[in-house]
Amino acid sequence: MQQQWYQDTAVNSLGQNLHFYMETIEVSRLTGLAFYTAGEKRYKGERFYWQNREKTMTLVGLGHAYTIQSETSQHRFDEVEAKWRSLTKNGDIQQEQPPILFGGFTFDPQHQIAGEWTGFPDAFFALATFQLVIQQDKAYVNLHTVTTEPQTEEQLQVLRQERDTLIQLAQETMITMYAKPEIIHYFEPHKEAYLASIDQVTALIKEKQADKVVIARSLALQFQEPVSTSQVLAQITEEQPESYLFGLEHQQLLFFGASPERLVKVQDRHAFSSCVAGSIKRGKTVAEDEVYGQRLLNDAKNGGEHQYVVDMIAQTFQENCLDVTLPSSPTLLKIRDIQHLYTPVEGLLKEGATILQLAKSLHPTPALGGSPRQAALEAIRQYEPMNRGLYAAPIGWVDAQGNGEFAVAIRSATLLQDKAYLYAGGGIVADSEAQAEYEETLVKFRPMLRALGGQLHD
Ligand SMILES: C=C(O[C@@H]1C=C(C(=O)O)C=C[C@H]1O)C(=O)O
Ligand SMILES: [Mg+2]
Repeated sequence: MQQQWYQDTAVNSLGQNLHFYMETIEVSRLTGLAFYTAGEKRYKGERFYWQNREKTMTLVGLGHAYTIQSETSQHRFDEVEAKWRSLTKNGDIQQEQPPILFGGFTFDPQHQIAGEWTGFPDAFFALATFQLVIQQDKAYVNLHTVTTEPQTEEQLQVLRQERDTLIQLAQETMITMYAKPEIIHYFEPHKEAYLASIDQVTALIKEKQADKVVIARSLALQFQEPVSTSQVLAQITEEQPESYLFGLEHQQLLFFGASPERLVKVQDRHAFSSCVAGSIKRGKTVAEDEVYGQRLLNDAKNGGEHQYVVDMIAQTFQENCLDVTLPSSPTLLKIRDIQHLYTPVEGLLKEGATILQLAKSLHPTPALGGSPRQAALEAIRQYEPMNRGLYAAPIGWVDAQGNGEFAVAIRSATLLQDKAYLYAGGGIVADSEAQAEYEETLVKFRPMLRALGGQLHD
């Protein structure tokens, strides 16, 4: 086993000295889910799980060595970035397995409707005590501590033992698929308000108060018994191989999902984003699927929804990047239940640009907010009868060297013991129709509903 360590001090917002210690070992035969599950007893409520779309990176965190929560919702992206840079010496930790900060920003800090998100911070990020990274068939576990007093050798020894126990437990764990949770009650809160809001928003768009507004709704489930968070993550891992997979625990809550949409990725100063907007269902046969795909590519209403996103992301990349590349027309992004119009965008970060600054400028794109941004956000606050929390918001990671990736947290749900809330929305433009939008949300609920033991018929 390879050992690497690093230690240094930083100063926190209270002016206290922080001692940062980390070490890395390489391990064998581990899956992300088994490691996550090994933390069930001691770290429940303080875990996270992530896999990128390509499944070339798995990241799991157990326990909180350090958390960053926003204190000023207006400057939350800057605040998270400043605290992380201060802890990691402005990206100067040249470790092969750098410490990683994982978490998310809520969709809209001004959204205050009470519900499952009450008490959740506008930004919530954690550096795990035990961080597993699986990349290129190799698995590494980092141990991190951030403390006001330096760790003694005895304290570190205790943590090393704890780490080795978790690894051993994970290596012995087989994730078995239990029966899916039993749903005893299924309801669509505010269904009428949602349908009415589509008409209100299209009217507002016809009056030229906005061009596009994304309106979402939720679906609530009540289960017979509390549902295991490992189990739902195992389900989405099994069922949604073409998506980003994520799970973030915060106290009793697990926010999880399988999203096809990248907000931003940075690797060695190369930046990537994707425009994903405009939707149609999958066909039952290859031929039918192609007919739907062609219909989507040629549909003016969906093309309009998509173009607002392309224009805005392209402009943000022009401002922050050099050598921006952008295809001239969308292709199809096909995932299990749905197909979307898709345009990837790339560029090279300009001096001073960072992943968190790019995330700050991009969020919310017109794929989840609308266009123009402020008018759309006001319409959402006025017409949408729920608090989005992390739904439709940036979720992901940044490391100590400025690399990272954020997905847009759609196709997502909150699990709160024996209850779940699923979220889905759609881009409303002048010619949107309430019933068609309602049906589009039913298709978008499917991945989370299936993972939670429910089914919808078409
Ligand atoms: C709002 C959602 O998805 C977004 C809206 C889309 C649309 O309206 O066509 C397509 C992809 C996403 O950008 C969602 O899944 O909840
Ligand atoms: Mg749509």
